[in-house]
Amino acid sequence: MTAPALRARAISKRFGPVNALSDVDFVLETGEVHALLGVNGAGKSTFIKILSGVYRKDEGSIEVGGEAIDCRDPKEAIRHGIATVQQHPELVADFTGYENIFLGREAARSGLFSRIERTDLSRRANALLKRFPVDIDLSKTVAEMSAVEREIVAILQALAGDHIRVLILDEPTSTLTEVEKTVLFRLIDTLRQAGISVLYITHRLEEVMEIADRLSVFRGGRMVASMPVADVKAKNLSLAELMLGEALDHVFPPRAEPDAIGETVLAVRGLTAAGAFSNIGFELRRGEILGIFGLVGSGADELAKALFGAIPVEGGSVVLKGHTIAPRSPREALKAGIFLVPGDRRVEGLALTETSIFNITLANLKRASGTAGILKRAGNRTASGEFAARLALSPPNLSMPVSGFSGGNQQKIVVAKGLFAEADVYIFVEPTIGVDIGARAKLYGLMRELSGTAGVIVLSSDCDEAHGIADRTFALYKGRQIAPPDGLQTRNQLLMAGIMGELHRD
Ligand SMILES: Nc1ncnc2c1ncn2[C@@H]1O[C@H](COP(=O)(O)OP(=O)(O)OP(=O)(O)O)[C@@H](O)[C@H]1O
Repeated sequence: MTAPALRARAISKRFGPVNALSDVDFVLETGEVHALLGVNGAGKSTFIKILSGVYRKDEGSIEVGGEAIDCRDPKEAIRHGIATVQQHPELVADFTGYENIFLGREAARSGLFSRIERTDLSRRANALLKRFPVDIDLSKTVAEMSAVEREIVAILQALAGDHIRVLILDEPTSTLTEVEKTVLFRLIDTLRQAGISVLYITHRLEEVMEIADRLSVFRGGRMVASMPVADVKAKNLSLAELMLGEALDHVFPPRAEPDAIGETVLAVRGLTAAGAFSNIGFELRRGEILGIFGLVGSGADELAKALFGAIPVEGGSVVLKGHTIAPRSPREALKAGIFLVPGDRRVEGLALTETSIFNITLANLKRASGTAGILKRAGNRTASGEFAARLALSPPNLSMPVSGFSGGNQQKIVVAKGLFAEADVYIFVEPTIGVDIGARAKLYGLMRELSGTAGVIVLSSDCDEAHGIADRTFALYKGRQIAPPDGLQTRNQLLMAGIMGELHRD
């Protein structure tokens, strides 16, 4: 019998008091696509970081093609044929796809490559594309590329060493649209056929069924299941239940009862921001959740920012609780009672080196401060502790810097920050990227709770999310609002509106 592409035995890893991984056994066969699943903090990232040489394991052994390895850094892992594409690959925006693939980040940044090297690039790229055919124009700069093109460049960069046999992808689809995802899956299929083993982390359970051959589930740092995807289908198993260790009754909370809907809190008329969106109008009432479905580039992100005063508008009006406001800055918007939970927590949402308490209370300094402006530490600890418990923050350690939390738990902290703000209008942008299904159900429940005293807007490029959480919906398509007069539509109508820009009736 031939040895598997990769085998890990009894891997353990601790971070201080946290057992991030305990006694993990794992097998990755040659040419298989293997999905790693688990709730936030289950240990998936730690495991792939050990395989790729970022972290050292405390115990256990790893073999590649039957040969024991012990990598001290990522370069050594690459030498043994294990390459990793991070969730947010660092590419050089001003350089072409070719340059990014072959020159390495440092060389590309310094621009130190000769004409001969440049000519050589296309020859080598063509050889690479012959091995792994994919439709992409590598002469474009990364800045000109779409999200999926950037992902493809990062994958080709990882595969540029000829001997790579294991490719690790960390949530490769989290920022891709449905159409882009299909393009990526085609490339993954090509890799599988070329005998490359692909190990990838995802929170999108439906795509596991679509692309993976096998899946493994982490729970609390242990590997609790590993099986062919065909078995999940044949036995009708629930992946959510495997991950959570308990049944999940529903992901989305019930819709609002008609008598729970109150007065209009926000009225938007003819809102226009050049190049982003035009003539947007809607009313948001207390007690309801408005879902806005928009793909990347639809203007949804800009609309959220404009309502929050983070980007200027050219025309239209925003009326909050009967008063016309024109928030020119997030500070003004916050003061008026609008709170934004941004999509990209790394850039906009969190002070990563600060503790989670600091981050949660940041949004409402008035509430967090005593009369003399001194932070009420004990009170804040209690209130933010309560939110952390409601969101099942893991570990529930409020004094830990945010950077020590797993990605999904960082997202929960952003939301807890919003909950502390006591606003009249909450705007959530892509609220559950990287968040596991159990925590997602909790977040949706909290949004519904928030709508008890406020109006809530959820902007998402995931049609199921925008439709599932909302009482009313509309789509944004290339900056235009695509909305039926009554705001009621089925999931498929919303999908067509957001993807094609057309209104359909079933
Ligand atoms: N550098 C670190 N320092 C301290 N604790 C850490 C560190 N990295 C991970 N942990 C802890 O180890 C556990 C496993 O985290 P890990 O990032 O592997 O989870 P994950 O399954 O990848 O989660 P997510 O889906 O949210 O990314 C968590 O409790 C996390 O807080």
